[in-house]
Amino acid sequence: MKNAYPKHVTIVDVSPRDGLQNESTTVPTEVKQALINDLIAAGVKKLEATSFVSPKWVPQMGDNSALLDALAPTRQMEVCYSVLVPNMRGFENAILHRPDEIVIFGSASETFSQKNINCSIDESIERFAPVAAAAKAQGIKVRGVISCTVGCPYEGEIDPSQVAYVTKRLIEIGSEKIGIADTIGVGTPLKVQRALQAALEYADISMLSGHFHDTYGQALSNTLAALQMGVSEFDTSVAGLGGCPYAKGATGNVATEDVVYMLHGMGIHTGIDLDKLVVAGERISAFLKRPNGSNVARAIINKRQS
Ligand SMILES: CC(C)(COP(=O)([O-])OP(=O)([O-])OC[C@H]1O[C@@H](n2cnc3c(N)ncnc32)[C@H](O)[C@@H]1OP(=O)([O-])[O-])[C@@H](O)C(=O)NCCC(=O)NCCSC(=O)C[C@@](C)(O)CC(=O)[O-]
Repeated sequence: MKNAYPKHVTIVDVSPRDGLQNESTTVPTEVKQALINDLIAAGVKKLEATSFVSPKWVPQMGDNSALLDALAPTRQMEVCYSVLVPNMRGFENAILHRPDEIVIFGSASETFSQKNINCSIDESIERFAPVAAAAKAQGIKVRGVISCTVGCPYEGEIDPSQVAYVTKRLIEIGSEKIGIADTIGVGTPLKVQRALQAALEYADISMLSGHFHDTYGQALSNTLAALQMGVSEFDTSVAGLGGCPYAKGATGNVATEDVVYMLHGMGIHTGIDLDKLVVAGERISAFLKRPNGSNVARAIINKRQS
């Protein structure tokens, strides 16, 4: 069979941001710094370091500036350090640290938009527009992520036309990339493909990335379904850490280790050293006193111990 899959996939490890934002006890800045450096040591070239959101809304990200200051002396030129920014206030704080990429995060669900960023979808685009313009004026990349592209914790199923609409608006204001997120992990492969297909009304396939939570154990299947359409960038979280404070019950993203294992098994290059990645996942899981959420990591560790 002819291999139609991409030869290389970019992994965006979102564990320092999406993975930790939901933790109720404060994770010290030096632990986040160690996690990021472990990921980089494993070969991760793109990561979401933190978010410049209101600390009243997401207290865990309140050390955003301190974290980027701590990372500055050892910052790696070839690594893309992304940060989430919801508005100009966040941009003004973020720009002091010159992130490589700004992530503006909208939603395909009106209710989720209100719950997550306290405004409607159209209002969110109005807030993001000056952020995207300011980032581009300073030579910083802009990525848009769309939450709830297949399902919403408040509205249930989401019509793909909503995904097309938000994709269009994000591209109009300057998003160079569009992340298709299954925030609560309810998607199945054909639903995810429909959401991606809707985004393709306005975006080129090279602009799209996948962001799949694993609540129903579908995230790896959804990743494969997106790969089959030619998507070559995925947000993943080491040890499967994470969840969104405004999507109760949703678990973490698909584990980076599981995606890397699958991709390498398919002959797709990631540049990531799986053994070193397992070390990164084990360290943060040990700190959080939580079992490692990656099937692949657990299998590798069990094999070593047997
Ligand atoms: C967007 C806001 C700020 C609106 O929140 P708001 O309360 O409507 O904001 P406001 O403009 O009315 O300001 C209220 C106060 O917040 C301050 N403020 C205002 N903006 C900022 C800022 N950027 N940084 C720091 N402070 C800020 C502002 O200065 C003011 O301070 P006060 O005068 O009361 O002292 C708020 O709703 C918020 O921070 N939401 C973030 C929620 C969040 O981070 N959710 C998780 C990330 S999204 C996600 O996980 C999904 C994703 C991306 O992973 C994909 C997926 O899986 O779906």
